[in-house]
Amino acid sequence: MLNGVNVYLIGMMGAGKTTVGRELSNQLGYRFFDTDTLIEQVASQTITQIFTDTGEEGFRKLESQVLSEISAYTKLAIATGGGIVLKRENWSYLHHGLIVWLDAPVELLIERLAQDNTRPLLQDVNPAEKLQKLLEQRQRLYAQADIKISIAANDTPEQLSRLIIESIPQVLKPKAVCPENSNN
Ligand SMILES: Nc1ncnc2c1ncn2[C@@H]1O[C@H](COP(=O)(O)OP(=O)(O)O)[C@@H](O)[C@H]1O
Ligand SMILES: O=C(O)C1=C[C@@H](OP(=O)(O)O)[C@@H](O)[C@H](O)C1
Ligand SMILES: [Mg+2]
Repeated sequence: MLNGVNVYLIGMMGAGKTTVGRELSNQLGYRFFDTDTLIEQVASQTITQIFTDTGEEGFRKLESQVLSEISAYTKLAIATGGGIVLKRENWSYLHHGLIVWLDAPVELLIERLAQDNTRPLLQDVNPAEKLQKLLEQRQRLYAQADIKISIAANDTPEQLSRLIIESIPQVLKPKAVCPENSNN
């Protein structure tokens, strides 16, 4: 159905991109990559150390580098970091594949990330307010995805992956009826 086209998961921190991406790759028979893990491997540092040493700017450079390299491959399910949508150049790589937005309510993100100290942007006096602000800044960017999946607290990664796969034909169809793709 996908002909090897990559699937990129985008959305806020805590939406489940890493968790769902891994399961989605199983269901699709794809390989799984997470841009944050690749960044840590390239830099031989944790995300937190990269932010400390080079700031968000240094991190974003590595993120774009990793994305550009990984986009050359096919048959991948890729969990991105929540801020990948911020750079225009990243969209040219994301659009090589199918882009899926995992859209979770801020309350659920807060709940999931309450005990987490691996997201430097949330090491703030008021993480809930920070998440809300980031969502407001990014929502219109996430909305440019091909598929939006609304997440509820009890949705399992297995259910969400099935939902993503079920949604794929609807976004592939318009391409199939483009005049240049038609046999008529
Ligand atoms: N569908 C889900 N059901 C239950 N817990 C989840 C689900 N998706 C993610 N989580 C949990 O929420 C936290 C954040 O998930 P993660 O996959 O790291 O999100 P992201 O990569 O979008 O930041 C993790 O502790 C993960 O186990
Ligand atoms: O939203 C963001 O700007 C970030 C999200 C993180 O990834 P997850 O979305 O997987 O948590 C990670 O890339 C980094 O801490 C920055
Ligand atoms: Mg992640």
